[in-house]
Amino acid sequence: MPYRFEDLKKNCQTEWRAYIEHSFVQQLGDASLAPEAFQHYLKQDYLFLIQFARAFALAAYKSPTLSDLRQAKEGLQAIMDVELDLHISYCKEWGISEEELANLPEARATLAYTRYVLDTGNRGDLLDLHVALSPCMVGYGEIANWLNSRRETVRGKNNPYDAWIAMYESDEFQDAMRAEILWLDERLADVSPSRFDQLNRIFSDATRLEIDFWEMGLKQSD
Ligand SMILES: Cc1ncc(C[n+]2csc(CCO)c2C)c(N)n1
Repeated sequence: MPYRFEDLKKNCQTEWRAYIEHSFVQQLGDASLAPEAFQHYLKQDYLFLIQFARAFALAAYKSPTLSDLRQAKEGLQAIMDVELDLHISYCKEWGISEEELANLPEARATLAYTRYVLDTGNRGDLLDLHVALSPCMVGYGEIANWLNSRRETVRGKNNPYDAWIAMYESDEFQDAMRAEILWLDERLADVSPSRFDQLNRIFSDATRLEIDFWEMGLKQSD
């Protein structure tokens, strides 16, 4: 049986559910999340996105074909033109300037996750890098869909975090998520069991680092 992206998820189901259904996510959905926790998360995510933009640039460098190169460029563009813009405007609402954002120290969870992905991409090939990026690429789209499926989720002006959900449920992000799964399904179909084990380790590590990122937000840890 050829491997698929779904198999990566299946092999670390407990961690994957703990990431998608984390209490940070639940509280963000039902509008009970402390604004300080969201602000801490958002500031760290700004720093995270700068490092992830570098990871997409690394994906471009490691791309053997024009279509791979285009996919890396689209990831980089989505970070620069969509995600970071929302972060900057949310922060502006709370009186946090771009200058302050640029000078923030990175929390340990931010350092660990971003440098793990960059190191995995540097050491490995484009498939290693894509697998390391996939919990981020697929997870946030899945989180938006999971939130929309819950009765507890509050949408509209009664939820201060509505714009966050709206961004990840948008066609742009949902299309990027599907494109990533398709890309991975094509590559995973050809890998050996031992190669798949290596990739599974990367996927599980990156998923655990996503959980730590939510924990960092909730506890406002540095
Ligand atoms: C900790 C953390 N994990 C995932 C994302 C979501 N995300 C980051 S880059 C990217 C693809 C291109 O925009 C997506 C979906 C985030 N913002 N913060």
